[in-house]
Amino acid sequence: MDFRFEDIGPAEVKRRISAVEPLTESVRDLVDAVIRTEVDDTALDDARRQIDDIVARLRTEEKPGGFGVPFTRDLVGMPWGNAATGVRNAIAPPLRPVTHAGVSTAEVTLGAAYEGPGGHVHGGVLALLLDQLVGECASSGTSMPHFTGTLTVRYVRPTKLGQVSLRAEVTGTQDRKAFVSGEIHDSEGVTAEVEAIMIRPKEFAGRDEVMAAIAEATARD
Ligand SMILES: CCCCCCCC/C=C\CCCCCCCC(=O)SCCNC(=O)CCNC(=O)[C@H](O)C(C)(C)COP(=O)(O)OP(=O)(O)OC[C@H]1O[C@@H](n2cnc3c(N)ncnc32)[C@H](O)[C@@H]1OP(=O)(O)O
Repeated sequence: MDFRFEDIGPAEVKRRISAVEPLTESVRDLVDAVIRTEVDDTALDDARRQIDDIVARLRTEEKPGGFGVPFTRDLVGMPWGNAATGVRNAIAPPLRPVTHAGVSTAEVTLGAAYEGPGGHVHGGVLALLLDQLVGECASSGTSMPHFTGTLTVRYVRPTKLGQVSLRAEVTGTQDRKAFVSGEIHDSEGVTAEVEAIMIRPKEFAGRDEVMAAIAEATARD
């Protein structure tokens, strides 16, 4: 796994986020509008033309591949393309987990773009959000970055589109493994439960200091 560093501090991170995040929000709104619009075919075609124009302008300068996860000089990660949390990713709902005393929580609104069964959230989207949350929980809660080894989701009942809350907690550790339990609930109670085995990859061994600093910066962020 490659580490890429950028010699920037918090003010520059803030500036970059505030420059791009409104665009991400507009694109998120666009995705929702395309799903729900009832305008006629001519209006749809006109919209497509204008959007193709904008895409061509954005592509005049672009990175190859994904955005990656560059780190600042203070070891704050910038996972801005992340599918669940990315500030540049309109597909991300976005999830904004907060970890305090080993417990990670988040609230998120899942609209039309996250539909599976009619009026309800797609199970894969719930798994995505839980995967991210248990990842951040294991990493911040144990002060070491962990990857998901096994993720088991039990869908208790359908989750209505709308606002949901997520919670995860490290329940134990064993060598390089951390065990995390969590859940998603809506206003009527729990809709999905998760059990995860999170693993600190062998390849991180011997880099404990930098890994701990990354986990600490992630928790603080
Ligand atoms: C630029 C670098 C940045 C890094 C730092 C970032 C820090 C930021 C902080 C916080 C951000 C949090 C971001 C969360 C993101 C969301 C979470 C994800 O989506 S993660 C992606 C999905 N997951 C994968 O892609 C894993 C793919 N699999 C692997 O990489 C390996 O298989 C891995 C690491 C899971 C295990 O590989 P081994 O070589 O280290 O482990 P072995 O030595 O074989 O096993 C160790 C122990 O673990 C068990 N184990 C191995 N694999 C297991 C598995 N899949 N499930 C359960 N147990 C497993 C084994 O049985 C063994 O247990 P026994 O010691 O014998 O008791």
